[in-house]
Amino acid sequence: MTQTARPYRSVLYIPGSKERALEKAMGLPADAIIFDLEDAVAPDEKPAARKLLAQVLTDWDFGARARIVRINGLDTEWGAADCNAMDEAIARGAKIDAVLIPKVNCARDLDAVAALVPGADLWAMMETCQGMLNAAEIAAHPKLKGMVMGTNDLAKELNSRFRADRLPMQAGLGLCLLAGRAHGLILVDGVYNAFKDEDGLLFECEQGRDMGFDGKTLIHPAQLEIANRAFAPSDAEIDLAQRQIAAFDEVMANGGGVAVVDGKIVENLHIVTAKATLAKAAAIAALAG
Ligand SMILES: CC(C)(COP(=O)(O)OP(=O)(O)OC[C@H]1O[C@@H](n2cnc3c(N)ncnc32)[C@H](O)[C@@H]1OP(=O)(O)O)[C@@H](O)C(=O)NCCC(=O)NCCSC(=O)C[C@H](O)C(=O)O
Ligand SMILES: [Mg+2]
Repeated sequence: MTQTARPYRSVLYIPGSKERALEKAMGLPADAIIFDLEDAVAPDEKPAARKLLAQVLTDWDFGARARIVRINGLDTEWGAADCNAMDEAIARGAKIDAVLIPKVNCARDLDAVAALVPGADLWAMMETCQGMLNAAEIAAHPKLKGMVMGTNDLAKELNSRFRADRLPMQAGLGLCLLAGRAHGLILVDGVYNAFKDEDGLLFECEQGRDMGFDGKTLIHPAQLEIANRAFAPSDAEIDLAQRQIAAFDEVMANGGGVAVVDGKIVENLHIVTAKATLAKAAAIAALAG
């Protein structure tokens, strides 16, 4: 599956130290997994978690789910060892789709990890004010394939309050969306901390989807179904896309350039979106098997 065809509706964090949760993940309907060595793992547990992940990613089968490893930053005592362990694991055949770097401030942060794990694609956590202001140069890095919003760290840096409309972080998220889309990256929204609040999660998923994100990072299996539904094309969207394509084809065959469907104009650019909707629906269906 190509990067663009692969859905990223649900991207589940799993602490690299929790073997039971790692086992469970092999049967969960997550489009992608972030195997975390950073904030979800206590300092004392980091060496054991690093070793466990290297083994799990070599020997266990996570099916079609994308496998992303979040390392500790290179400015910590664990970052270089995380990189070396993942580099060795890749050399031994571990399936790692990308290394996710926390608190990326500038493109040089990516160069440093690329030098230590040359065989991996990179993803960046966008969660510092400096990083978001440098989103354009970070997104242009040749090894970067995805950006993940770190809305907890961003709120901490901004000294902002958590609000349902996320107004205080719209500027930062918007900069990342602009930069990421300009460079064809996968863009995944931040986590919703109240993992038992389904209505709140759905609201935030729909907001992120409408802003342009491909999916949402999640912290608990109970959040998967809501994200998978919110970020998938609905039946009505699939039906509209099919009717737009049919109407536009007919107009084109008669020498025209603009169709009208449900009282709205349909031009070539809308057909690009319609085809993307159908391709996404097909990719999701393929994932379901
Ligand atoms: C939030 C949790 C601590 C809750 O854990 P727990 O109390 O164990 O939950 P449950 O008893 O409801 O668990 C039920 C079963 O589900 C499994 N489980 C739980 N969480 C996960 C998971 N994330 N992935 C896979 N499986 C999971 C349990 O093992 C139970 O299984 P079973 O034994 O079969 O019943 C916990 O969910 C958790 O630790 N979540 C992850 C937290 C995390 O990753 N945090 C870091 C990422 S957030 C972040 O850093 C964002 C960013 O950087 C920013 O700045 O915003
Ligand atoms: Mg963070």
